[in-house]
Amino acid sequence: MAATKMLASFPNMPPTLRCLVLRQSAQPWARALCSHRLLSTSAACSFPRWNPSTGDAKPARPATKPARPKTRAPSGAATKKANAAGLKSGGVKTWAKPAPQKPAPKRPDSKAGSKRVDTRPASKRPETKNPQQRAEKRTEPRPALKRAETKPPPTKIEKRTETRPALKTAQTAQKPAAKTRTGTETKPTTRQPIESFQRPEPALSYLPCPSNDPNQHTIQALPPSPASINAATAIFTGQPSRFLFAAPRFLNIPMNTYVPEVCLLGRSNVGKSTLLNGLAGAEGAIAGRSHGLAARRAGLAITSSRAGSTKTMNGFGFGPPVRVGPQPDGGAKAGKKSKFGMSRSQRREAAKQTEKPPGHSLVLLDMPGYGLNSEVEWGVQIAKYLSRRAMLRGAVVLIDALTGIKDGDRQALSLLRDAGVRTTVVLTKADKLAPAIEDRQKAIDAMCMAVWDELRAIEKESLSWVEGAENGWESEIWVTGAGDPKSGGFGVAATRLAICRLAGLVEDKRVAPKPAGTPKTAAAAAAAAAAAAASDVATAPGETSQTLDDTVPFDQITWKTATTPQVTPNEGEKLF
Ligand SMILES: Nc1nc2c(ncn2[C@@H]2O[C@H](COP(=O)(O)OP(=O)(O)OP(=O)(O)O)[C@@H](O)[C@H]2O)c(=O)[nH]1
Ligand SMILES: [Mg+2]
Repeated sequence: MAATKMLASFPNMPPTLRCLVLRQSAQPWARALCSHRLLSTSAACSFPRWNPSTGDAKPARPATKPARPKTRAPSGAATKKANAAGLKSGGVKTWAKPAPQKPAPKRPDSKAGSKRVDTRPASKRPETKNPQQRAEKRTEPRPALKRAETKPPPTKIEKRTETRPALKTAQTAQKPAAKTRTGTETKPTTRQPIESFQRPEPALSYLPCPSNDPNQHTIQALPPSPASINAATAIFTGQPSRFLFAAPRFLNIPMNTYVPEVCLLGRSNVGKSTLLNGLAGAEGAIAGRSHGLAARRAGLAITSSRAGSTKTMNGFGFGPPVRVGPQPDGGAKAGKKSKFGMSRSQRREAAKQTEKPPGHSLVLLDMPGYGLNSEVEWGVQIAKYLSRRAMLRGAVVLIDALTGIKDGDRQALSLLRDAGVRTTVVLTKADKLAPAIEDRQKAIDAMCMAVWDELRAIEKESLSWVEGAENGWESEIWVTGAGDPKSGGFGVAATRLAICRLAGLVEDKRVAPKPAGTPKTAAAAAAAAAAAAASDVATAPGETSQTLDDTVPFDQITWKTATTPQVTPNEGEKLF
């Protein structure tokens, strides 16, 4: 009680001393009070705490918690070993000594009020500033920003007038040659100027028969006259072409009893619609890339790089209006009356009488393609059209110059043979063949030979559908690149003549060529030999054969444009 009295008489006694007094009293309640946390965490924390169980003094806890030792505690086996060793050495249990521990780095305190203890030595600590110094520092003007020091931001006008750094291309041009992995040097790639590109020549529009022996062919391989080519061009481009109809079925095709019709057949994506556009006067890229209704309104077919884009039988009208004789009196009235109680043929006859006079002289049908993305029904409708259409005068079968004849093409040719439709073959996309003219000519020659062989194989099963016959196949094969974006299309003018010839609109006058010197190509040589055979005059190479004065041989025109550098290919095209 003396201790409590003493404590009461000294209320301002520091807690450490208070603890000492209580400890001396040896009272259990005082001991409990002495081991209270409040005392241990006070300023006199170095005071040894009392262990109530043993009565020994323990070293006080450090203010900061030591970090956990990173080394793991020894496993059971390891401790057993260590104990055994300890027993042997002196009978005292020893534990594996933990590695000297560094205090864990403290996280920065997020709370504003929390204090940090600076553990750095005094020499390394930054100078502490008194409040007066701090206030002085605050009033000092802040150093300007680095960016502002170096350069003021440019105004808008300055920005515009600033000279830009030289383009990268100029730098790369001076770069040394790059080295590949293998160590060989590669030249830096430089763009070729556009002028250096050689445009393909338009001389590939026509090829005569492969054989020079006239006995093997019923049609002589003579070039058509420019006059007939001009007449055909006038039909196609004299007035704008017109879109007439899109018929999904044969019966949807409008009645036609006046105007000759020719249809374009071929595999899907072979270039039927593009060729039609080329025939109508669209050149190259425009012919191959006409999309949407705008193209339709302009009288062009819709093309697409996706196979199967044309899904209906599309009719286009070309040429001036046909002069039609006066209709029988009361024809229109008779047609109206006849709708009831008449047979089909009578109704057709009545419709014929009411048919409007056509505003064109030729109808071209752009057909859906066979093969990729095609439908069976399209084939059924096309077969009906080929066998039943009264005004059908011929069919143009388009074959890709790169891939050649395929199974679908053979079937189409067989269909035409069975229907007895006059047929001519056109090679498309010839611009995609070898770029060098001579290589291209060789490839075309080889392709034509293959096509002729196929045609001859197909004609064997028919007596009427034979080479050169009125309802057979034509021996000329027309080579085109209607959608060639570089040259603006070639071979189209001669194809116009081929179609007009099928339709019976233009007479095809053939003239013997005038061989000036040695012929340059197989085509020219064949034409010259055929001409010589036709005129029945033996002409040695270099001699001039007899020709008509008012016409110019086809081969001379084409090869003249090909060899004269001043004449552009398009100008050459216009000559036809
Ligand atoms: N380079 C080149 N491309 C062509 C030529 N003809 C057509 N093409 C391209 O071939 C693609 C198909 O042309 P289309 O005329 O739509 O073919 P299509 O035969 O009508 O095809 P379908 O209507 O699907 O049966 C288009 O992207 C054309 O640009 C050509 O002579 N040369
Ligand atoms: Mg098409």
